[in-house]
This record gives sequence, structure tokens and C-alpha cells, in this order.
Amino acid sequence: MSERRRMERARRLVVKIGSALLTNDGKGLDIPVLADWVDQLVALIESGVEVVLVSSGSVAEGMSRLGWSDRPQHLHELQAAAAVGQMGLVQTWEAQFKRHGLHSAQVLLTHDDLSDRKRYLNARSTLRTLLDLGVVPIVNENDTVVTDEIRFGDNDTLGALVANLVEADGLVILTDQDGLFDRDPRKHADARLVDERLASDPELDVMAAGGAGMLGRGGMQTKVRAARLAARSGAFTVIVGGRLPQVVARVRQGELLGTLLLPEQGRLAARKQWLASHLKTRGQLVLDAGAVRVLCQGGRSLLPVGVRSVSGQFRRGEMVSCVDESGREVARGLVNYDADEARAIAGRSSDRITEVLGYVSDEEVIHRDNLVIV
Ligand SMILES: Nc1ncnc2c1ncn2[C@@H]1O[C@H](COP(=O)(O)OP(=O)(O)O)[C@@H](O)[C@H]1O
Ligand SMILES: N[C@@H](CCC(=O)OP(=O)(O)O)C(=O)O
Repeated sequence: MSERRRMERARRLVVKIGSALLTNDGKGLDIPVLADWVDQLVALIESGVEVVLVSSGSVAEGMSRLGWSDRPQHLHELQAAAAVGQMGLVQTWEAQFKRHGLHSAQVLLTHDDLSDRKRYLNARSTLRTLLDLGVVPIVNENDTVVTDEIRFGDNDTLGALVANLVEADGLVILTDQDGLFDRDPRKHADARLVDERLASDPELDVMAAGGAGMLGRGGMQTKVRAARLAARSGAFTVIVGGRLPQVVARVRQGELLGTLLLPEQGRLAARKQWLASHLKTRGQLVLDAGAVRVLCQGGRSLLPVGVRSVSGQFRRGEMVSCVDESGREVARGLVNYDADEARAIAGRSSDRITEVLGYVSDEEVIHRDNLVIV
């Protein structure tokens, strides 16, 4: 079976649209083109796919609104332009999705938000909730608060991290070229389009070495790097020309457009490997026999009712070890509550969490996606 069928089977996608595409040669947002993408994305959503949109363009739109023809050098000027342009960007997306009766939501993220476990989990639950509500999240970097050292800088990286965050099946990067070529097509007329590769293929670095266009930041290098990051959670990446007619539907139907970059392992296997290898455990949950049984059957979350006792001091988002009553480790996972909260809700049914804590952040102590059976 062709690997292109991954796109047909996808249920959750992150679609990233770069600055080079969104603006009309630096003359502000290209509204008819944005409207056309929204029509395409809505058709995708109506076919049952959850879509997170990562949209660049705030700096480019801000420059146009402020009448600046050259990209500023100073970070504070870029930040000011981004703040001005973000207004136009979200207003335009919102107005276009509204034509179809859909709500959109602005989500601005920084590097720090995704490296801090607690904020990572909060961003993840907000995005998931928006998707559950049928709202289209529109993500960009929170340029106002970042400095050079902690900038994503390019939204390809942000797109990949969001794909990891929401456990997307794939990342679709729409850009101003038809895909990744074996050399920069703007400099070499005989450059050939790459159809399909493993994201880890080292040859890709040589092909992508050409740099970015006038408005974009990273060129193909950051797209290749993004594909590798996305592959860490088992997601594929498609890099494709955003102005090809009906590009979203055609890629979805498995047409050989653009470049497909593949992960080496499946989504769940990748995540579980990451969970198993990356974090130290900070505490222990002793489970009753019923909870041990359902967890070992696989595919189930750990509910507070199955927890007998809690030891250690941990915070929401940290890794804990789950043991049976004889002390044998049965699973590990990222916990949804701080240690004191977990102690307070241990042994109780999920519908009593609000009564005990005064609020409920999650029904599960550990969600099945964040749980590895050992
Ligand atoms: N091997 C390559 N294949 C395709 N494009 C390349 C390659 N090497 C460099 N590029 C450049 O990358 C640019 C796209 O990246 P960029 O300008 O950052 O756009 P975006 O805003 O969509 O992220 C292209 O216009 C092209 O000039
Ligand atoms: N966050 C900023 C910069 C992002 C950026 O330029 O990314 P990209 O065009 O995808 O390479 C913006 O929206 O303009």
C-alpha cells in the first residue's frame, strides 16, 4: 500500500501556512487566497479530520500595515510588527471560518510553554478541548514575550511541536514551492522534486541547504528539521505548494503532490518510547488489583478510584511509577494531579473530584496516551 494513504487515514492534522504564502508579495494578506484555504480546510474538517492551523504572517502583515518595506533588524521592532499584524491575521481567519459557521481560537505559544511540563499539559488540554468543541485553533508564536534565545523563530518548528503536542497523525506544511527539491529551485532550473523519503535521511540536509525566501524564515532546512521532530511522535510530514489548486483535498486523496517525509516508527510506539526513555519518576501510586488488571489489558486510563495510596512529591505533568500491592511496577505515566491532590482523590470515583478538590482538571489520574505498561 502506498505511504500516501496515510493522509487518507489521518484523523488529526496540523496544517502550517508560511509567511511566503500568506502575503501578497509583501503587500498585506492575500485575502482571496486565505478564503480559498479556509474552504479547503472546512471540507477537510467536514470529512471528519480535526485540524489545527499554524499560521505565520504576523510580522509580514504588521510590516505592511506600518508601511515598512524592509524587514526590521531589531527584535523589538519585529515584535511590534508582529503585534500589529497578528490582529489582521486572526481577524481574517476568524471572518473566513465564520462564513462556514465555525469558530476559531487564537493560541499564542512560546518555547518555554512547551518545555515546561505543566504548561505543556495545559496547552495540550486547551487544544484538545478546542478540537472537541469543533473550534479551529490558530497557532502562532507569542512574539511579544520572546527573546532571541527562546524564539522558535520559524513556524515550521512550532508546527512540529504542536503536532507532537496534539498527537497529530501528520503535519502538512504549505509553502511557496511545490515541495522539497533536490536543490533550491529558485537558483537551479533543473532541480527535481523529491517524492518520498524517511525524515531521518541525511541527504535531505544537503538538498535543503539553500536558505529561505524574502518573507519566510527558515527555508527548507527548518521544514526538514520539523519533519524529524514530528516523526518523534510518529507523525508524517507533507511539504507541498500551497497555491496548487485544491491542494488540501488532492493531498488528502493520496495524489502524488509535494514531498512526503516519513517517521521510522508508528505514532503510539514513538510516544511510548519517548515516555519510557525520557523522564525520571518522581513518585509512586499503589494500585488495587482491579486497576492493575484493566491497565495490563491495555488501552485504558488510570482513574482515581483504582489508586490505593500515593507516595513522593510530584507535580502535575511529572512521571510516576504505578505499582501493584506487592510493590511490583506495572506501568509508568505522566500524572494529571500534584501529589497532594492525588492523595486527596485516591480511591474516589471521578465524579467526586470537584467535591474534594473544588475543581476538576481531568477525570483520569493518568490518561492512557501518557501511560506505558512495563
Ligand atoms: N531544496 C529546496 N527545495 C525547495 N525550496 C528550497 C530548497 N532550498 C531552499 N529553498 C527555499 O525555501 C523557500 C521556502 O521557505 P520559506 O521562505 O521559509 O517559506 P515559508 O514562509 O513557507 O516557511 C523557497 O522559496 C526556496 O527558495
Ligand atoms: N511568528 C512570526 C514569524 C514566523 C515565520 O516567519 O515563519 P515562516 O514564514 O513559517 O518561516 C510571524 O507570524 O510572522
